[in-house]
Order: sequence, then structure tokens, then C-alpha cells
Amino acid sequence: MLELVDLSKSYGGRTVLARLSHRFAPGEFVAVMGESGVGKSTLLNLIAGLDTPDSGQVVVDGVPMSSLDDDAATQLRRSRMGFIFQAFHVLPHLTLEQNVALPLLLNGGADTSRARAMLDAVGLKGRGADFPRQLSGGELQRVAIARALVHRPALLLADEPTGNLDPETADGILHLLRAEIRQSGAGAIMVTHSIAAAAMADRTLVLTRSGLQLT
Ligand SMILES: Nc1ncnc2c1ncn2[C@@H]1O[C@H](COP(=O)(O)OP(=O)(O)OP(=O)(O)O)[C@@H](O)[C@H]1O
Repeated sequence: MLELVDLSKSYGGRTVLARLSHRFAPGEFVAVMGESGVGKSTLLNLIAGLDTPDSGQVVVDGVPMSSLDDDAATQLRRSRMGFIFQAFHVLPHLTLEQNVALPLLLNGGADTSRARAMLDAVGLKGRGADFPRQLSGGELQRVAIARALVHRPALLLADEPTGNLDPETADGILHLLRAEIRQSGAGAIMVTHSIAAAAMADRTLVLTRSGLQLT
């Protein structure tokens, strides 16, 4: 479903990614680790379309993203991917149900029963009318998981999904995340520094200056 071909990215003359290539198998849950500053978030941002590569290709379903205009690329990502990024945090002025329903709305649907079912699945049954300020950090992260998977994406992208949670809450969130991606058949790429988090994945890749490598 996702292939990276000779992906390169530099910032101000400093090379972060150099001709990185990798093919991700559909439905596979992959953890990406690597030392601070090596380019993990950069890689995820390139896949998510938040940043553009200097050269090389992000290929989704056989289609190079650079061959599409901005609207078509956004549409493809919106329908095929789910995101758990700090930058896309739960929106404070929407209820939990509205937050979770957002990807459905952006994809032209408005299936509120599906949004409610996802809230149930992440243990927030009956909380749909609440606002984010009424939730704990762990509960908010569960809302983010529900929102990332509500539109049944083929691929979930997660940047440190348990970064600011205590170990026990993090463990619960990761079990939930894994159960939900299994249930929906989605693949996932999760950037993390946590060995415990990486252990939940099918396999761990380490990003180094030479590319993505199996541990
Ligand atoms: N928008 C940007 N402008 C300039 N430099 C950037 C930008 N984004 C990232 N960088 C640089 O690229 C390098 C890789 O950053 P990135 O955030 O991808 O690393 P990371 O592996 O995710 O690190 P960490 O584990 O610390 O989060 C860093 O040196 C960072 O300063």
C-alpha cells in the first residue's frame, strides 16, 4: 500500500534523509525507532504530506503522490490514512463525537453511529457530548485513536502516540491501538522512543543515516 522510493530531504544544506527506500506490507504494524534528530518525524511528515521531499517518491496504492495535484493528493491521504500526530490534536470546541466524526465529514459522509461506535470501542461510551477539556490525557489519546480509525483507513500514522502518558496508561492505549488496527485490518507506522511501545508492533525498524533497518 505504501512504498518509499529514493526519498531525500535536507534542511538548510543538512541532509536528514538520503535516498531512503522501503516497502511497507499492507496490514503490517511497524514501529520506527532511532536516535533523536535522525529524521523519524521528518519521514512521517513526508508520508503524511505535511512536508515535501527534495527528491524521490511517496507511492500510495501504486500512485506517486507527486503525480497528483494538491487536491487529489489530499483526497487520497484523507481517505486512505489516519493520523495520530500532536499537531492534529483533538479540537477543543467540538464535542468528542464531532471530533471523531471529522474524518468521515471530510470524506463526504456523516455517519454519527459509526463515530459513536468508535467511542464505545475505545472505552468512552456515552461520552460523545462531552468536550475535550473534560477528559484526562489518556482519554484524549483514546479519542485521537478513535478519530484516526473511524473512516477505516488502510494505514495509520502515529508519532509518539503515548509520549506524554504514564506507563500504565500508555500500555492500555497501545493494546487498544493494536486491537483496533487488527480489527480494521489497517497497517500502522508508529514512531516511538519507547521499547515497550515498539514491542507491541509486528516488527521494529531503526532509522539510521543508512536508511531503515530491521533490528
Ligand atoms: N522544518 C524544519 N526546518 C529545519 N530543520 C528541521 C525541520 N524539521 C526537522 N528539522 C531537522 O531535521 C532533523 C531531523 O528531525 P526529526 O524531527 O525528523 O528527528 P526525529 O528523529 O524525529 O527526532 P526526535 O526523536 O528527537 O523527535 C533535526 O536535525 C531537525 O532539527
